[in-house]
Amino acid sequence: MSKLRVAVIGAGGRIGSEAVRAVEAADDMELVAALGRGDKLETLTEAGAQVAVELTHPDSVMENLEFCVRNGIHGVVGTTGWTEERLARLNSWLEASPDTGVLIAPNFSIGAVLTMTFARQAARFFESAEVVELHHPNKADAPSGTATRTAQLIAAARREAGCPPQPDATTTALEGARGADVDGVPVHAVRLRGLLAHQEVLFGDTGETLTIRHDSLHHSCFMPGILLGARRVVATPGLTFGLEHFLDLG
Ligand SMILES: NC(=O)C1=CN([C@@H]2O[C@H](COP(=O)(O)OP(=O)(O)OC[C@H]3O[C@@H](n4cnc5c(N)ncnc54)[C@H](OP(=O)(O)O)[C@@H]3O)[C@@H](O)[C@H]2O)C=CC1
Ligand SMILES: O=C(O)C1=N[C@H](C(=O)O)C[C@H](O)C1
Repeated sequence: MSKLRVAVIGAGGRIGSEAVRAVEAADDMELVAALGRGDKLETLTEAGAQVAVELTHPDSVMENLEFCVRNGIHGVVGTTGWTEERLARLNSWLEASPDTGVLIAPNFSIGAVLTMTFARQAARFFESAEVVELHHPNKADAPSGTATRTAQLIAAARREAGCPPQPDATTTALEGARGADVDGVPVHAVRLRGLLAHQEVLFGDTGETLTIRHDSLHHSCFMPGILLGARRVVATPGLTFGLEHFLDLG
């Protein structure tokens, strides 16, 4: 059986360098290109890449994906910074290239995907919900893509269940003291040397709280999700948002 021809964009980065090693080690894949900043995107077509794993920066991801989709190269995207406007642009490129698939995964680790799933399940049972994400201080953006997605999922589940807005009578003397408001869910971002990627989802109601915590301790935790994404995206045209769509979560 022929091997899947995979390229990594952002190959010199924290997660990109780990992805290069993971693709090289996968029996069913061949690493055909490893691009860093300044490398020509045409390398991807010259190398015959079928899938590009995009792990760069929110400022770079759109140009890279536009090239990939226009050239029929499937995308597995971990880079953050997704807005409705960006997703609409990506969808317009995909409409013009209907056989091409792109997976955007706010988080490739199974623990983080389960955290989002559990948070969505719990959301309608508690009056209050807050998200705290904690990362290394070199992270590109805040709040994290995972925290934003978690808050959006909580808010959507609460809306669907007809829950009222959560109570908060606080008067803030200092802007930012209550975190960022993501669809009515406060999201707090901690940046601390020594950390990698962590998240707590806090739920509260009368007389009880529930805390869901996930810790990524090494970039290796993202690799099974990236490899699964590469295997599945080639047969999944259009946009898939979230690795959970490629997992059987029961
Ligand atoms: N979805 C997930 O599970 C995960 C997502 N991420 C996300 O992935 C992204 C990268 O994170 P991280 O590895 O920590 O960041 P790093 O800064 O360590 O790595 C990014 C790399 O991409 C390079 N780069 C930037 N622009 C381009 C470009 N146009 N073409 C090629 N290479 C480019 C950078 O080069 P230079 O150093 O020269 O700028 C750098 O080597 C972030 O958005 C992060 O949030 C991270 C971990 C998990
Ligand atoms: O930059 C990181 O490190 C991470 N970024 C992603 C995010 O913003 O959610 C995934 C994970 O948290 C690690």
